[in-house]
Amino acid sequence: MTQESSQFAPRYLTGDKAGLQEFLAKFDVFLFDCDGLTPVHALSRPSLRGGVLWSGDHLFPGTVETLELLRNNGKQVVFVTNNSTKSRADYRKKLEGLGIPSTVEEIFSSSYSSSIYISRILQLPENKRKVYVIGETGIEQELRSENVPFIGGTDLAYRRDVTPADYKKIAAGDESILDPEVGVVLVGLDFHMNYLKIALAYHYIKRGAVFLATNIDSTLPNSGTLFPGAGSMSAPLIMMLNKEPVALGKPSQAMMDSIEGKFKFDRSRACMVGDRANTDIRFGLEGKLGGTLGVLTGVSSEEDFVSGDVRPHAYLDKLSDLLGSE
Ligand SMILES: O=C(O)[C@H](O)[C@H](O)COP(=O)(O)O
Ligand SMILES: [Mg+2]
Repeated sequence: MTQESSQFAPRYLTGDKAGLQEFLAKFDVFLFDCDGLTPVHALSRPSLRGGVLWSGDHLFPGTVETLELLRNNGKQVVFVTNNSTKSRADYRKKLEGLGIPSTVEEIFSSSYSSSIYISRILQLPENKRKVYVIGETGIEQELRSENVPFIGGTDLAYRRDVTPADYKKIAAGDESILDPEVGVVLVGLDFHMNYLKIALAYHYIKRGAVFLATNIDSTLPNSGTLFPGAGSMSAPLIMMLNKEPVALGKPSQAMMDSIEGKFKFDRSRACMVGDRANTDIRFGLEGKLGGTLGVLTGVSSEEDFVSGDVRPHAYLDKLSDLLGSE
């Protein structure tokens, strides 16, 4: 049991009007996880079939009204997502499409956090500034916005089988397949993962490239169940290299520091809301936020929140239960 968990017996706030009012009054800023799902443990309990904000393209009932309630009460809302497949601009469009007003400034994605880390924190030698990307367009867009050169990503040239010639070229360090300017390997969620991409990433890291991951969520929620997450893209490399990447999404405090840098908020008056204990709730606890709020409509179950290693200060059946404070 961690030190954090032993401090909290999470308070169950669904249906507790006075408890909800008291909880909400403690905070000026709410950091929201975005993706959610209808999890297996909720299938037998229709009351739990909600989510943090959405699942796939399905907006959970009451999300818009709940965010409105917070904003109308003067609360700052920030969307913090580990999903690297989208950029902040993509997320704003998605939020708009779902009827949730937002600005790009209110959105923090692991693709953005990784780009900031590479461009502003990592000190790379002049001739090693290129990033080899395993991932989707969200990472590419955010790297571009920070003027970071990259290869890989959505480039179709990497979506193919390994050939006998590739093995020889990689073994020989041939510059036609291993770009000598690559100084960073950044691994995010990639819907076109393959053997070639893993082999190249391995060899770049063996040749000295910094090993980064946008985030290390083992699974990705969708359609009421779980699929391989970004952490499952890094897993083969971790296995091959016996080395962990530096991860820049939740619970990384590099992400918290850049959010705080932008909003200059008082951490004791901020609350992280999420469905996943080992990313969202840990992010808030390790960031020393005044509060963490778990919702039972995502990856973590009630048992995880109540008796797991990482426990929120309070939890709800679903996000829209906050409306019960009125
Ligand atoms: O595998 C992933 O990348 C994550 O499961 C996913 O994208 C998490 O997104 P979040 O719940 O932080 O919005
Ligand atoms: Mg989530």
